[in-house]
Amino acid sequence: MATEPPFFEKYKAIFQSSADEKEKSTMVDVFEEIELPLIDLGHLNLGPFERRECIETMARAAAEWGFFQIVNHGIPEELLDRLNQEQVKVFQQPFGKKSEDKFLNLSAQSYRWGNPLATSLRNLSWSETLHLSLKDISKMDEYNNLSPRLPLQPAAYVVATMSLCHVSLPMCLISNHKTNGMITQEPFCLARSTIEEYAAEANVLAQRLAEHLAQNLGIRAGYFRENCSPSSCSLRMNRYPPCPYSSIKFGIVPHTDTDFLTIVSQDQVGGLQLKRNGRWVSVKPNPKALVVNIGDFYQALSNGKYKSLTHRVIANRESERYSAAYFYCPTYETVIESCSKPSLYRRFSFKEYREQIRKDVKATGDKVGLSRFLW
Ligand SMILES: C=C1C[C@]23C[C@@]1(O)CC[C@H]2[C@@]12CC[C@H](O)[C@@](C)(C(=O)O1)[C@H]2[C@@H]3C(=O)O
Ligand SMILES: O=C(O)CCC(=O)C(=O)O
Ligand SMILES: [Fe+2]
Repeated sequence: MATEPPFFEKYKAIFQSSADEKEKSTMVDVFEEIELPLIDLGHLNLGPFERRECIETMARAAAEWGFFQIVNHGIPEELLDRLNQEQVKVFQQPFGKKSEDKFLNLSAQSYRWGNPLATSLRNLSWSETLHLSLKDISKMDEYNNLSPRLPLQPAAYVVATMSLCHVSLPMCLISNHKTNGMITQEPFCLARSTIEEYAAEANVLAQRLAEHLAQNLGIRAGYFRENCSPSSCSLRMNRYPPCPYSSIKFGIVPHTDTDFLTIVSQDQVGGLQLKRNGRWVSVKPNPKALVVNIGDFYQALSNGKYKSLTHRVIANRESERYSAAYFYCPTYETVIESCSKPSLYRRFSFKEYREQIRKDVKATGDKVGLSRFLW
């Protein structure tokens, strides 16, 4: 079996379990491919008519689709490329490193392979993630200042050289590279600043989008600024390795997002699917655009007008896929209350919601979500 992903004994048991035979046989792998509504945010600056039309189109997409894609969003393409490069570097590290306590000085559980609470193929995610809060990002070890870069050499030679030179070894994570059949090692240099820069830009964009979407709902100006800040949000970097097991369906299991809205940058590989009008459809990837989706809190706040759609990522046999999701969340104490009456949902705080998810995932392997908070 492949050395990657780490094939935990537990996963093996799930995989081989005969109780899953029924689930294996229900695998359907032909899906209609759709293009998400495309919103050009450049129109916001053209004039009052174009601006109003752009906001209305966005609100319609949030209500009818729960998902849309945006271009001219203000996040430089060059920054998105750098983020992707950092992400690739992080995930290239050996599993042993990534799963160490204090990997990059992060809090426990920031790095995860799959979902440790999976109980069956139905809730097993074939992906690895690095989930970062802003606090995590600011404390992250930065391996930026290592110089000079070591020349490519046979591994033993590099290790010997490094122990002789004055590079601070504990600061240095080593990754393996195969070059012309020769295993070499080089320092892993992480540019924390790129991740910080991206999180800051994504936060500005998320707030703008949330405010535009609030305009026709009577939500007071300042609502998002007062309740959300970069430190209440998080960035989740996902890597979906090729999956050699045809009975494993999901790169990430079906779920709705626990936030107001999510901004996702994804590569050209594809695999994201949404459940639209009861049917799963595949989203045509557009690496030039960012995907935006409404989360549970905006569905509750808008009293059901905007839709937090169930979505998933399908495991891919051949290709590896990367994505990065920025979750625009309020502080834990924020109470979410519908903007109109009669409200579909009872008032709840983010803290209450999170605790309910934790309980449900522990008990059943699944997040139940908003339906728990219906009146
Ligand atoms: C196993 C799970 C973790 C998760 C809830 C779930 O049942 C399925 C999806 C996961 C996800 C993805 C988006 C958000 O990061 C998240 C907080 C959510 O609402 O659904 C996570 C959940 C989690 O990590 O607890
Ligand atoms: O990878 C994607 O396209 C989506 C990821 C996602 O849904 C998530 O991280 O919550
Ligand atoms: Fe999601």
